Amino acid sequence: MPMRNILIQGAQQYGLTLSEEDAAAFYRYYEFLEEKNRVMNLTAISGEKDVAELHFLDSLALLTLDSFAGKSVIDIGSGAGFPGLPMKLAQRSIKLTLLDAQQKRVAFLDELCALLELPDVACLHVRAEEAALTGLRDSYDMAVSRAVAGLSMLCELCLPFVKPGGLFIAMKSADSDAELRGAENALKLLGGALERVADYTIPGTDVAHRAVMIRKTSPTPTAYPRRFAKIQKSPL
Ligand SMILES: C[S@@+](CC[C@H](N)C(=O)[O-])C[C@H]1O[C@@H](n2cnc3c(N)ncnc32)[C@H](O)[C@@H]1O
Repeated sequence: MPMRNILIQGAQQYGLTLSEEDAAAFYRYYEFLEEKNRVMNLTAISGEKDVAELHFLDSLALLTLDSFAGKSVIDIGSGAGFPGLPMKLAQRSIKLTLLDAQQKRVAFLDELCALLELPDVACLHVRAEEAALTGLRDSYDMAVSRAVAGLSMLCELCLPFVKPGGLFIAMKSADSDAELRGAENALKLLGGALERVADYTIPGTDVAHRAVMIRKTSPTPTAYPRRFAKIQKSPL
């Protein structure tokens, strides 16, 4: 099945509408990803079907969980743009920041956003734990992240960016119950509360994933995030 159909039909299953222009933008994203992936390590997933399902539709699942229209969203450890960039392509009013510690990946994102002529996207080459100590702290309606770290560590890296009252959504596998239990202490210390766990199956596949929705209930104490070595050595 052509990527256009996989995406439009998959989005429909989520209750989302993708236009022909949106589908064309996703295809340009796919072509650029494949081209650059030949010369740099961006993703192990390739081919129209797998990229459409395992990257694009997986990312779009988040749009079904809350209203993102007009919201400021930061994607921590975005890599080749997931999940933030597909969300932006389907919901153009998002004000998006893509942050990653690897310069080559951020250069890829910069080039891609120019190619797709996307307004309101900032691509930042910085470590999350360093950026969280700057003016970016407490400044986003939402943070999102996929495949970056275990939940406890991820909360320390992501929650500081969220405004009190805002939302952090971590994308996890469906069998992450133990990881969730292991993050209870971190949530308490960082000013977060587990709001909802949403399990979903990526349309067209039997891949079950989970979105962990964490509400920021109070400002994260200034002691967090700690230096990365400390975060790794002594998870909360
Ligand atoms: C496995 S990749 C996942 C990329 C993307 N989120 C996805 O799901 O395809 C993890 C990414 O997180 C970035 N990363 C890891 N730790 C980070 C940190 N402390 N600050 C910023 N980026 C980080 C890495 O550079 C890498 O690009």
